Amino acid sequence: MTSLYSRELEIAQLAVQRASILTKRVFHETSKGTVSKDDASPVTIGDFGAQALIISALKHNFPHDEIVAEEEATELRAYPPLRDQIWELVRTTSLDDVAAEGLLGGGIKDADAMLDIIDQGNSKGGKVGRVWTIDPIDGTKGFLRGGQYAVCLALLQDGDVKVGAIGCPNLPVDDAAPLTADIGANATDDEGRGVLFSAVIGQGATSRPLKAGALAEGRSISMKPLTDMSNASFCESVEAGHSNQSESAQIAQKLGITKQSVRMDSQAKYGSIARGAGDIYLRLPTSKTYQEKIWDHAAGDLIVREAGGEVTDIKGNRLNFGVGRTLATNSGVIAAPKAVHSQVLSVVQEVLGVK
Ligand SMILES: Nc1ncnc2c1ncn2[C@@H]1O[C@H](COP(=O)(O)OS(=O)(=O)O)[C@@H](OP(=O)(O)O)[C@H]1O
Ligand SMILES: [Mg+2]
Ligand SMILES: [Mg+2]
Ligand SMILES: [Mg+2]
Repeated sequence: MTSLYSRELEIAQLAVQRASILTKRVFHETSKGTVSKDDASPVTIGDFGAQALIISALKHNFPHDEIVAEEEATELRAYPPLRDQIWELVRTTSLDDVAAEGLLGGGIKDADAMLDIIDQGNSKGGKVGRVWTIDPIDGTKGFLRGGQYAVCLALLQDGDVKVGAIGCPNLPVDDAAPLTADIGANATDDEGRGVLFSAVIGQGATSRPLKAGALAEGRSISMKPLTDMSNASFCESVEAGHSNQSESAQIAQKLGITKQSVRMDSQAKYGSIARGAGDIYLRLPTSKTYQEKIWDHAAGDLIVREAGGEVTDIKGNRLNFGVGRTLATNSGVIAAPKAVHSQVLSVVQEVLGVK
């Protein structure tokens, strides 16, 4: 018997693997082609190329599903050399397993078709029907630094996350490796790095080595039982503009956490706590007006909950993915093992003055 969402899970994981290959090629082979977006955040040829490959795979398999993706092709239409550079990468990136590549529908027809495909990620989202959400490179700043980043994909059905996949090319493949954002001395050598996290609602969370072809064997992951707060490790954003780091330090102190926070870009934070390498992920609002994007959290939210964690905002509400492209009704993120989540939440609320 096939389990619920098994086909969606397989396609999602393979699509993330293929897009991850492209991002690694961008890192190793090109000058990365950084463009600044309206909000001054960077986007690279890797973000556009990865998004094109993922949407192409989704449209081949699930043509009627909606897609909410981070990037759009306007700048590429205005600047053909950039379009051509991305097309060259997209055209020449495939899984090295013929059957797996066939499941994704193979390549894209031409550069113009690629632009149209990128723009198919423009759904408004919402709480009705099947909606995929894509962050082709999460932690673009980490990617540019040679640090952590993630290729993220999730399926929402009527606003609830049902399937999630996160590829982390620079995290240790070993689930038992210590929590660190460092990628070691030799950043050009992928040895020992690259992990693919995934989950399906009600079926638990899994990690497997991130491969260039067929899927590797998965292993079940779960959060570490946290009995002593003084041993807890917590992760937060690298950028002080993405999460308030002075408030998180006060919260850690009040909780009795003695270890320094681990600052790590991207949804690699969710994956790291889900496999028990870390314990707690705090994302504390830095502005009253910023709305978190659904593609920054959907896959991670499910993977952590399926690994035995609880994920809420700072008010204690579950993240609501059914209100559009942003988490407009939420503020910040607190992800922790179920047994200690309420303790963490109450200290967060005390320090932030949340009623
Ligand atoms: N002001 C503000 N507050 C909160 N979040 C913001 C903000 N501005 C941007 N972003 C989003 O942060 C995403 C990266 O989050 P990270 O946790 O990886 O941040 S960090 O790179 O570790 O600093 C990043 O995702 P990517 O653009 O995919 O890298 C953004 O969507
Ligand atoms: Mg971005
Ligand atoms: Mg992101
Ligand atoms: Mg991104």
